[in-house]
Amino acid sequence: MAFLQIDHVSKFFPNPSGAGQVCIFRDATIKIDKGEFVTVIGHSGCGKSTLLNIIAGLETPSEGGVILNGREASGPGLDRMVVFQNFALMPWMTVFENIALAVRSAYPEWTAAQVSAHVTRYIALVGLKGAENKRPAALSGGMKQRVGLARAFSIEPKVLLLDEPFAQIDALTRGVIQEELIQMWNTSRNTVFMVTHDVDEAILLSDRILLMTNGPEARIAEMVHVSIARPRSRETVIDHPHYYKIRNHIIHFLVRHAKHGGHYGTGHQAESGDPVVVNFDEATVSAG
Ligand SMILES: Nc1ncnc2c1ncn2[C@@H]1O[C@H](COP(=O)(O)OP(=O)(O)OP(=O)(O)O)[C@@H](O)[C@H]1O
Repeated sequence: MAFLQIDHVSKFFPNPSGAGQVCIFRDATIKIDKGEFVTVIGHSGCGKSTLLNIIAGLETPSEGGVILNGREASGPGLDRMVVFQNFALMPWMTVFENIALAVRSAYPEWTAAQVSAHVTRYIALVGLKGAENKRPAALSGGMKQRVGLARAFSIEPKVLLLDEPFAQIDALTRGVIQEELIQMWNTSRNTVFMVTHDVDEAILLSDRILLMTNGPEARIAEMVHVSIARPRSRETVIDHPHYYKIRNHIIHFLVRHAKHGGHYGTGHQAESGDPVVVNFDEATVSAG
């Protein structure tokens, strides 16, 4: 059994017109192995954040369920930690205190010295040494998100859920923090599920990229394997022979759906609704 299984999950919300319900996405089924980094891309409104919130236990699925390590995961828990794009830091607490609060709740049996050593290690990993005693108001967006990432990684959750964590950060800083994220992930090998709109970011970070059709009634139509060896950096990724193939494939998918809306028009999708597997390494495109 997969470490994290999203099992035939559909989500309906009340129709804004007041008449009945609208299906946001249908029958999302994904199996994620321990330590995998999986990203989801799709046009605005297809339900990416809703799916992430269902995994986090912040939303309930209308149909189907989420199984983590053999158990149904319903409701939030410290085994699944979310990093939001708006940082969600405690404004009255310092950098150190924001991270220490999370560490203390995850490891209540630890001494103050253990908590302090752990927090200090993660502050160093995200390059915030020297900023320990600053409050969020005194930090740039990039620094705030470094705190958010350090806080999430420091509690070593079973699953890290990243909802467009770099959306509010300028492009240059984003590149630096993406590389810090890679370093933390290389050390921890957490299982990560990330929502992004940034194709290059997805290729740099992911083992697999899920492509969603447009909502309503969105589907996970394709699962693209990123067949680029790790460790990766931005330089090695763009020089890799598969990089442009993967990038073009994803961009063509997104352009097709921008033009034609929610219906998946290539004829590839399997009868069962399973996503099409796209793997340039083996030069295969197959359903299942
Ligand atoms: N609590 C809610 N009640 C009603 N409708 C909702 C609720 N949350 C989300 N929706 C609707 O569900 C759809 C999917 O929203 P969601 O935020 O998951 O999309 P998304 O793909 O993450 O979009 P974006 O890329 O713009 O962040 C949208 O049409 C949104 O308006």
